[in-house]
Amino acid sequence: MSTVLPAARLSRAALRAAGHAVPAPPVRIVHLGIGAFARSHQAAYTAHAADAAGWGIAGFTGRGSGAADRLAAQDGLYTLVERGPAGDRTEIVPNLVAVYPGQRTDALAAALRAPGTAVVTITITESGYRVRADGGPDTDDPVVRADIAALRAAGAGGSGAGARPVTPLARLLLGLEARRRAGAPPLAVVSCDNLPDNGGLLHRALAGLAEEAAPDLAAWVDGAVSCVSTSVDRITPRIGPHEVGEIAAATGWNDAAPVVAEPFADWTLCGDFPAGRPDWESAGARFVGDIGPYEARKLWLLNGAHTLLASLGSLRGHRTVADAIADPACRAAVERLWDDAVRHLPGGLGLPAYRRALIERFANRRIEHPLAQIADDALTKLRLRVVPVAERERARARPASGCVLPVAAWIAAVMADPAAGGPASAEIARALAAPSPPTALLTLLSPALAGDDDFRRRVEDALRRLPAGRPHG
Ligand SMILES: NC(=O)c1ccc[n+]([C@@H]2O[C@H](COP(=O)([O-])OP(=O)(O)OC[C@H]3O[C@@H](n4cnc5c(N)ncnc54)[C@H](O)[C@@H]3O)[C@@H](O)[C@H]2O)c1
Ligand SMILES: O=P(O)(O)OC[C@@H](O)[C@@H](O)[C@H](O)[C@H](O)CO
Repeated sequence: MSTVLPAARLSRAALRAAGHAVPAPPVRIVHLGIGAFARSHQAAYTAHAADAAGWGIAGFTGRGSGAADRLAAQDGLYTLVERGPAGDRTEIVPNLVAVYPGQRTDALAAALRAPGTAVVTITITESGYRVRADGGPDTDDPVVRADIAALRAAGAGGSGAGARPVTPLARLLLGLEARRRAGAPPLAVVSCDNLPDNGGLLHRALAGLAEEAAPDLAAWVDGAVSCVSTSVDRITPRIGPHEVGEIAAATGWNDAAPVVAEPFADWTLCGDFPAGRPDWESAGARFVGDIGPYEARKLWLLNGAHTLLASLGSLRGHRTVADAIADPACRAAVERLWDDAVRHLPGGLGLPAYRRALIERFANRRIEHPLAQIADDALTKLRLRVVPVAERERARARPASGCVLPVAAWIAAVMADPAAGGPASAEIARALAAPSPPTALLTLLSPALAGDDDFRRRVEDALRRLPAGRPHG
């Protein structure tokens, strides 16, 4: 009879006792929003860089403390499972060396004050930035107003010790103030969220918040913080207890916070790193002078298709991306959206191969990517991923036929389940109460498209042909 041994708890001491080398590099990178993606992507690129031994990461959650508690209990170590269509490849990533809940602004200030800290990376989701459409801080948001007051109080008190901002950018500013006071050198801040011009957006948001709170700091941020833009790509779904148990059984390590990602990874960066950075190129990253084409390719094709599948796939009864892309109607809708999008991308981006690879990535059934996980805040996502394509098509007097169904499916999904509105639920509720909810929702999405009679009529026609039921998920 064989005995099944319980998996050993993951820690640096246990790994060393088992004969594994576990370097703990000095902290030179701070990460805000240490979720699954930061660990499958930026931390993995750092761990695979030729100079990985010089670059440790201190991670902070964006909100809540669960992930920090789980990771701190295992010395920041975690298992990264690369889940390909035919099997798994696992590794334990050693470069995350300290993990804190986001509210530990004292630890954040200490990490940023340290002269060796050279880079801050950020993944706090689209809604974590709390900005208005023009990129400035959303001062209508009471949480943002309270954070501005906390930052002002920190300036008046001199040390910042008593200030308790709650949004990631206000916390970052508090840490940058500590760096300024310590006379530490300039550094780079890298947004790794799926947003167009994420470096520019971050710069506008930080500068705007600093202007409101502390003009001295605003001037310092302007000269000493280099906001780098990036396009990041690696499908990394959130996993549940079942997968956590399976991974422990397969590896023999009891890891409370493993990460599962597809084998594919891509990272394109544009900007300066005044205090240095890891040799990420040696791990496959690329540095470019113009991020625009890479960012549009990724956001319009991959994320645009995900946003389309989240609504159309759910309306058609599918649960995951792989289920939805196997449905010929969803697949055809994705291809039509891409046909429109690629007309507005420059040559030289390998678009036919990129499209073929995306279909294969979406079809990877071993990656369980629930549509419900990618459906949040679809209004913002459509505005950034589908509306720009539709408006460019219409400006060229083209029908934008591939953009009609993504818009109609979102309208149908919101009408079937108003709770799906996410952060924009108040605006969406007002649109749903209007005499013509579809027109009001289209206006919310894009006043220009709503005013385009031909496009609006085709959205209404498509809406009539869609399943009207409550989306699944
Ligand atoms: N998961 C992926 O496949 C993937 C791929 C490419 C890019 N991204 C980008 O990374 C982001 C994070 O992805 P993830 O899978 O790590 O998500 P996640 O849900 O694990 O969250 C990451 C971190 O963001 C924080 N956060 C979430 N919402 C916040 C809010 N409103 N305010 C402050 N903090 C908040 C969380 O506390 C967590 O620390 C995505 O939103 C996207 O922009 C993700
Ligand atoms: O919330 P979103 O739409 O920005 O992201 C959900 C997924 O589309 C996204 O995480 C992709 O898996 C990722 O962008 C792949 O690189």
